[in-house]
Amino acid sequence: MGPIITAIETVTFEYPVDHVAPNPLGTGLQYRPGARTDLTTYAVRIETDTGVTGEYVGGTAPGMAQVRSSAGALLGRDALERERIWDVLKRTLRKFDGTGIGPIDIALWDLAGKHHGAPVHELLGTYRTRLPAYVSTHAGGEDGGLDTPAAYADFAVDVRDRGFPAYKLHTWRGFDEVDIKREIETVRAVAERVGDDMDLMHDPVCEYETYGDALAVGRELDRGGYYWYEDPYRDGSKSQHAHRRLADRLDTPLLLTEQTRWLEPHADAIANDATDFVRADPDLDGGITGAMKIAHVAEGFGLDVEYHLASPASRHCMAATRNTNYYELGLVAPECPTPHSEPPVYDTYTDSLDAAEDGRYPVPDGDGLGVTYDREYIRDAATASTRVER
Ligand SMILES: O=C([O-])C(=O)C[C@H](O)[C@@H](O)C(=O)[O-]
Repeated sequence: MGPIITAIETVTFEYPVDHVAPNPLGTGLQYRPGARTDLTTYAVRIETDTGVTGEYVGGTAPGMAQVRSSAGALLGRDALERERIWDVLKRTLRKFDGTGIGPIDIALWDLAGKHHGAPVHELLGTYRTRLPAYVSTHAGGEDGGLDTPAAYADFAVDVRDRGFPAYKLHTWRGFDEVDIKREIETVRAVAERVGDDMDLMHDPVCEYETYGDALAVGRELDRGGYYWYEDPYRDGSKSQHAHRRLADRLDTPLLLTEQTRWLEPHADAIANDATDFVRADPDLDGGITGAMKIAHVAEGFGLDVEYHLASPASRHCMAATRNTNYYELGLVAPECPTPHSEPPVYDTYTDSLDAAEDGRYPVPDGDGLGVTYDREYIRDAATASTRVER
């Protein structure tokens, strides 16, 4: 019998980020020098009868609503029975997107590491301890920053000179018609400047209006020798049929499944040849348990999994996975070297561009996730909190 869960606490808190502004659709941010935006994030803490705790910072608003509605059912449960808890939550949340499983599962892995006196990657089974990274840009702006093909190429040169082995573009978003000519010019400008030196990826974040646009940009990616083409167009990366057709016509491998929730739909996308690389996100895909299940499904099909965005959980998953290539250092831009998703609450941990050694990041080696949080900051910046206890 492991430690028994006695309380679950959630805190919603805010932090400011410089040089970014909401993009015109409000989905994510774009680099805008001089701007300042307040972002909201969440902290989850699970307490047990032995005094060992598990903590997690991150998550989405729907996910936190699910955490809060599930918390009571977890009181009195053995905190080491992650697989059983995962399965119960999957069943309970089956009508929703399941993004509440991630924060609970990641906090439970942190707790298990502290209980056993080992880092999470060691509990999973370590494969590597240094993670080669790609720099993943913010969306383009119109008024400074990443606002032209040349600006993207200049940043790529900077990233290459810092020693990063790979670079991914997020280009423009908005209500207006997409400027496909500018998209093509941008992927071409970057390939011309650094294509011989780095792996390049392109992620339009489902922005292109038509299959034809997706194909046109894809053909330029083929010319530039891009490493992958991610979430190209407005089907929202939902159509397995369309992406199989796209893959038939392009040389550049596709990366889908970032907008796919749950394990089984990931497996279906692979089995239906809708993607080459497989996305998994510990936060959104059922925690470290869920992301590792997706990694192993991909492994069984002989494919690679690529973990979404930078976080302590992504680092531990990647450290324990053979069939993966790059850690996603994003979203960043000139003047904002730290991902906007990183609140200033970590003790020594950071995903800043400046913290990379030769384009690589270490996996934290302390117990659990190996990070400690500034609880005072979280308390002072809190806008809401809940606590359920036995
Ligand atoms: O692969 C990625 O880095 C992304 O897709 C980042 C995007 O900003 C994503 O968060 C989104 O869809 O808004």
